[in-house]
Amino acid sequence: MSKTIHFTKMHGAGNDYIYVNTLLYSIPDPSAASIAWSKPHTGIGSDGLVLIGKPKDEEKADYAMRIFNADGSEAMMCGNASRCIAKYLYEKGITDKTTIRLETLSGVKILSLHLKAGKVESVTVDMLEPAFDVKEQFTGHTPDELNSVKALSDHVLRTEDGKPKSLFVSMGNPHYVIFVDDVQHMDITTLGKLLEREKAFPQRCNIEFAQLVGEGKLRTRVWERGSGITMACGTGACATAVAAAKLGVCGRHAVIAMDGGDLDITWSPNDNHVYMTGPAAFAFEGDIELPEDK
Ligand SMILES: N[C@@H](CCC[C@H](N)C(=O)O)C(=O)O
Repeated sequence: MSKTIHFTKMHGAGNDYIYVNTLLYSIPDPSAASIAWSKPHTGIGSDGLVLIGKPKDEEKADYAMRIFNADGSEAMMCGNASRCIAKYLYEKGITDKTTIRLETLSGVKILSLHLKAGKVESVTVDMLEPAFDVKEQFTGHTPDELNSVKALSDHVLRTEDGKPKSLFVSMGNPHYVIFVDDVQHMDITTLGKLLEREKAFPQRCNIEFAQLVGEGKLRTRVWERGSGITMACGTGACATAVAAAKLGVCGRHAVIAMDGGDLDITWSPNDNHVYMTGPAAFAFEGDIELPEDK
């Protein structure tokens, strides 16, 4: 296969990734490609790399997604990328389905496309169930590591009256959501950097800082594992809405207002699944060489 790769740059609420159709172009070392191409000056510039491909289980899924952060680490799930993949597949004429089953490292996610004048205006993703059980999520770690994750997930941060104001939530990938009084003026770079690598998180962690700004509306800023500050995080928005419902900050439906736009999240009481609805957009396309082998 060619060493020149055709890519599409897309974003979901400003969370931007480079998308490659691996049915046409193979990427032998996606981690190296993500590091090289995500760089703003010498690469394309992005929050990471997303590969669209064939699912391992073709009975259960139509397509598969792999997602690499800008530092080359592979993640189990990406909410914003799953919506972009729906738009990519439909608007490039690869599928005419308006319900797509997407295989990810954290299960098959159902994408429901909402069309307007033949274009994908928004997408709802069934993000499956959130998880809170530390043992379930951190296999292969020492009891000490598990205890320290447990301590943090047991709400180390508390308000003055002792109520918890932070929660560890897994949406297929790990999130630590902290409710704050003034999210706009916080130094989320310093805190995010520290918390991402806090020893309580053996797999590192995505960190969300959230503030209730209206009924069912949470202004949220994100420090993503492996990419730093991003304009939005789909799994992070889901984790924030779930944490807010669990801690009584708001009900089971919330609008998460991120730097790059709003995501609408419902944590269904019927099936315990989290449903995320939001936009997806094309930015530009191009061709790039694979990075040299080191
Ligand atoms: N931006 C994404 C999440 C990408 C992966 C994350 N940084 C991780 O390492 O888990 C989203 O929209 O969910």
